Amino acid sequence: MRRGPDRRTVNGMIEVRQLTKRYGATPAVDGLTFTVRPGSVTGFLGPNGAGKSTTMRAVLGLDKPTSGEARVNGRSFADSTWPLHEVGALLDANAVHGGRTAFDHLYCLARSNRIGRRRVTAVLDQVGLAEVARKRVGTFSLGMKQRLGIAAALLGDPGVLLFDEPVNGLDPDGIRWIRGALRGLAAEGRTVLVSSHLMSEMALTADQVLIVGRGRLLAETSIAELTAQGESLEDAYFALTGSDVEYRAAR
Ligand SMILES: Nc1ncnc2c1ncn2[C@@H]1O[C@H](COP(=O)(O)OP(=O)(O)OP(=O)(O)O)[C@@H](O)[C@H]1O
Repeated sequence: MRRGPDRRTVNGMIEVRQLTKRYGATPAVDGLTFTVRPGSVTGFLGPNGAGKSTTMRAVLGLDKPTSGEARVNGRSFADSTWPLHEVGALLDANAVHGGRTAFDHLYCLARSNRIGRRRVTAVLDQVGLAEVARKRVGTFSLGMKQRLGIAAALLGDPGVLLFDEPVNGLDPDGIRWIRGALRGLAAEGRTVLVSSHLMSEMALTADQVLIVGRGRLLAETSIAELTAQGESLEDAYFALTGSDVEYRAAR
């Protein structure tokens, strides 16, 4: 296996500067600036349509910004020679080829970054899928697909990890497992950015939070600071996002 980037020469930071992404006239992301640092879990929160997924796609080089920039380890991730070794991402757990086995799905990804079979076996073991490694992904439950997506993100042992709503649709056991996995990755000194709509879960998982509304930054702070006045994370979230919700039912 060829080695990825030297950990000592990368800063592990996600830096978003004046990022704007428009689809037609409407900005999905509107002049967003923030920094995500290593060693903690950063929750990325905001109402539906606030621009979280668009921002993550821009960080991963999957969406070209209209203006501004997103950098990982000090440069555009689209220029990375070692994508899986630098950044691991889970954007959509269902975006897998159902006819492939779990092992083959991961091995296809691994080969593109010159990662060997032994590492594929190790990450399957790490996420608890060793016993179903030879089963077709099409037979997997959502929880198993989320675990597989996390295994894919971990393949290259990256220092930076992005997870877009990884606990959506999971049972309590799966939610607890993901919480432990994210906290463990941050404790190893990695940078972990995770979007979620579950405030109670984020209060347990994240150390830092970024809150966005209508593509703009509403808060960049720690959970401890946000809840220092005795408010819950959910109360603080509603106070910040109150006027930025795109759709609301009539009362
Ligand atoms: N490919 C696209 N074409 C047109 N509009 C888009 C596209 N992708 C996103 N948008 C729009 O950009 C805005 C931000 O969407 P985005 O998916 O980034 O928000 P989000 O915060 O991730 O939302 P959710 O919490 O619902 O997943 C929304 O108004 C959405 O409709």
